[in-house]
Amino acid sequence: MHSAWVCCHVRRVAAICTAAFAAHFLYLGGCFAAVGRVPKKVAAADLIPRQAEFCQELKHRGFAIVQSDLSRRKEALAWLEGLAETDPDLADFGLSSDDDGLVRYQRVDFPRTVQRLDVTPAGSGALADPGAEATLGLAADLHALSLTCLTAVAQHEKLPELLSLVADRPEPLNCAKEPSIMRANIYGGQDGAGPCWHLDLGLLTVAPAGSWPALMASPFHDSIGETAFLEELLDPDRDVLVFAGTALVLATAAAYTGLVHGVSAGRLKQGRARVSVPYFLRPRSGAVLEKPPWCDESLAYLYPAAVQAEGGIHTGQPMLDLLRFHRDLYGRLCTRGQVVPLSAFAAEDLQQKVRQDFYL
Ligand SMILES: O=C(O)CCC(=O)C(=O)O
Ligand SMILES: [Fe+2]
Repeated sequence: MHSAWVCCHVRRVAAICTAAFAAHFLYLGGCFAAVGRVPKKVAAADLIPRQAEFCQELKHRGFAIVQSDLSRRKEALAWLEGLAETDPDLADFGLSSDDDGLVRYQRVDFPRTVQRLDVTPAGSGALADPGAEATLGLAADLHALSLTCLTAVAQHEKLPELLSLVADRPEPLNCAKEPSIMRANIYGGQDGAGPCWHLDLGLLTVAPAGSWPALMASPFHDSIGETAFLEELLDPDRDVLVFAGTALVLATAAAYTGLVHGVSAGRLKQGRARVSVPYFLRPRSGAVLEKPPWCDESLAYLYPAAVQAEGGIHTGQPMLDLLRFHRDLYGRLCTRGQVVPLSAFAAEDLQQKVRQDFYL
């Protein structure tokens, strides 16, 4: 009887240990939180009823996976790949004929060569080219999905003001400093740069799998699980990655941490061009990020913050330049893949720096 009890007890302890090992423990903001080893996927249609699970993943894993209608992804990627092959300067991308603020082309050479086609679904009207149509349609789908994700966060965190930070319909590219966009990144082969670890500026990034997987989460995000190559966790035909950027970190006073991520230089060197199409949901022009109620007083000086403040708001009150904060300070601190706690800005030397240099 005694040995039966011992045996049963040992089995129970073993089961508890297995469960404990199966969960992955993270130290975040002074408390331990657990997420399962395997990321949970939430269907877009269930984002509101299952907001707690979605937010748990986003907060404690650093990213969430949402299952969605990605029927236009394949066609958009194929069209963009074709453009890159036939027209290395993407001179005629066929999305817009004049400067209507729907599309912007840039070639960046540092720290790595990448061509970018920024697309916003602000306009309407049919396009002659079905590939271009699919690309604009994908941008519209990702915009709608990003708003649902933000609604889930706003409801779950009881921060309805998060929704007033974004435009219902994306702003034209020529009307806002850092508008919400779908960015087609077109990488050629022979890449010499490292992963270029960074945080995104906005509230949320919603990223379908690129044409082939090279997007990595920083190794410092130790909740990542089996692979740092996040797109390998996705069903490319229907899953998207969702993660936070600097604006959401500030808007939630670090209840959410930004995901430090980069693109593998080793994989890009394999020679085939790669196309990715992340959607960046950013604060609209005029939006002001206010201090959330739970924000520590030592960080209160970072508020209010804006990328592009409207004249007349908060007159006489200093306002953090969110873009400069992101680009020159907060974003810089993650260049080696580190996750920077916002609490670092409570340090006296950083407070001084921010106060002196980073107010509008
Ligand atoms: O190419 C990718 O998969 C990600 C690109 C990225 O992180 C960005 O454009 O901010
Ligand atoms: Fe990024």
